[in-house]
Amino acid sequence: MKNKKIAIIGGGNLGQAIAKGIVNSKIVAPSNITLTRRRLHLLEHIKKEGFNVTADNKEAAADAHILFIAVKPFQLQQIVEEIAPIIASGTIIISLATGIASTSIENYFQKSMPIFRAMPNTAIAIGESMTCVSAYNANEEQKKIVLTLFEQVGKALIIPEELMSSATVLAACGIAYALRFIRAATQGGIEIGFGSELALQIAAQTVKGAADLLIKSSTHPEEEIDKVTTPRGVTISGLNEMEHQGFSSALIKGLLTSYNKIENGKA
Ligand SMILES: NC(=O)C1=CN([C@@H]2O[C@H](COP(=O)(O)OP(=O)(O)OC[C@H]3O[C@@H](n4cnc5c(N)ncnc54)[C@H](O)[C@@H]3O)[C@@H](O)[C@H]2O)C=CC1
Ligand SMILES: O=C(O)[C@@H]1CCC=N1
Repeated sequence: MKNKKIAIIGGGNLGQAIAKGIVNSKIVAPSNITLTRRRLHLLEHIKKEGFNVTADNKEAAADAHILFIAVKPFQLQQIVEEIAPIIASGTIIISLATGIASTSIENYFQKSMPIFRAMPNTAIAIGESMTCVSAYNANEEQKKIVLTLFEQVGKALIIPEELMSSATVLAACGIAYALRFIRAATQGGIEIGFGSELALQIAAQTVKGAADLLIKSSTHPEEEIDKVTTPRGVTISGLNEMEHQGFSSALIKGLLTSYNKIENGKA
C-alpha cells in the first residue's frame, strides 16, 4: 500500500478530509497523494503539508493506482469523460458522489473499470469514519485494498450497491444529525446554567460515552436507557416529553426526507 499513488479529483471538504485521514493513519505518505482543484490557490495549505496539488485532472489521474472522485454529483460525468482517455484500465476508481450508480460511471468511462462507491463521513479526517463501500467489476484483491484503506480511517463495510443511498443518509448525513443533537443539548445546557463552552464539552463527551457504551458492550440503546431511568425519576419525564414533542419521529422523518431526495435524483 505504501508505494501506491493516490489521486483525489476534487480537493474540497471531503477530498481534503480523506487525504488527511490517509496520511494521519500512515498508510501512504503525502508525497504519494495528489489533490486537484480548479482554484488551485485554495489548496496552498495542503501543499504546505507535503501533498501534491494540481489543477490538471489528467496529470493527477495518469499514474494513479487508486483514484478518488470527490466532486459534486453533477460534476462527475464531465470529470470522468475528461480522464477516461488516459486512465489505465486496472486503476481502482472510488466515487464519492452521492446517488450516481456504478453502471452510469462505467458508461461515462466507456470501458470496463473496477468501480467502487464509498460513503465515508467527515470524521474520516480524525480516523473515526463510518464508511460503507460498494464494489462493481472488482476482484477480491481490489476489494481488499479498498476495504483496508477505509479501515485505517475508521470502520468500513462492503454493502450491496442498492443500499448506498441508505448508507449515505445514516452515516454521511448522520454525522450532521448527531452534531445537531449536540448543538441542541448545548443550547439547553446554557438555559439551565452552563456557559456555552462547558455545555458543549459536557454534551459532546456525553454523546461519545453513549456511542461507546453501545459499541463496546454490544447492548441495545433501550437496555442502556433502562439503566438511567429511575421510576418516577427525572430522566423518564424528560424523555417522554421529548417523545410527545416528536423527537424520534422528527429524526426518522428527516432521514426519510434525505433518502427520498437521493432516490428522486435530487442529490
Ligand atoms: N461532505 C460530506 O460529508 C460528504 C460528501 N459526499 C459527497 O462527496 C462529494 C464532494 O462533496 P464535498 O467535498 O462536500 O464538496 P466540495 O464542493 O467541498 O468539493 C468538491 C470539490 O471539487 C472541486 N471541483 C469541481 N469541479 C472540478 C474539476 N473539474 N476539477 C477539479 N476539481 C473540481 C471543487 O472546486 C471543490 O473543491 C459530493 O458528491 C458529495 O455528495 C459524500 C460523503 C460525505
Ligand atoms: O449533503 C450531501 O448532499 C452530502 C451527501 C452526504 C453528505 N453530504
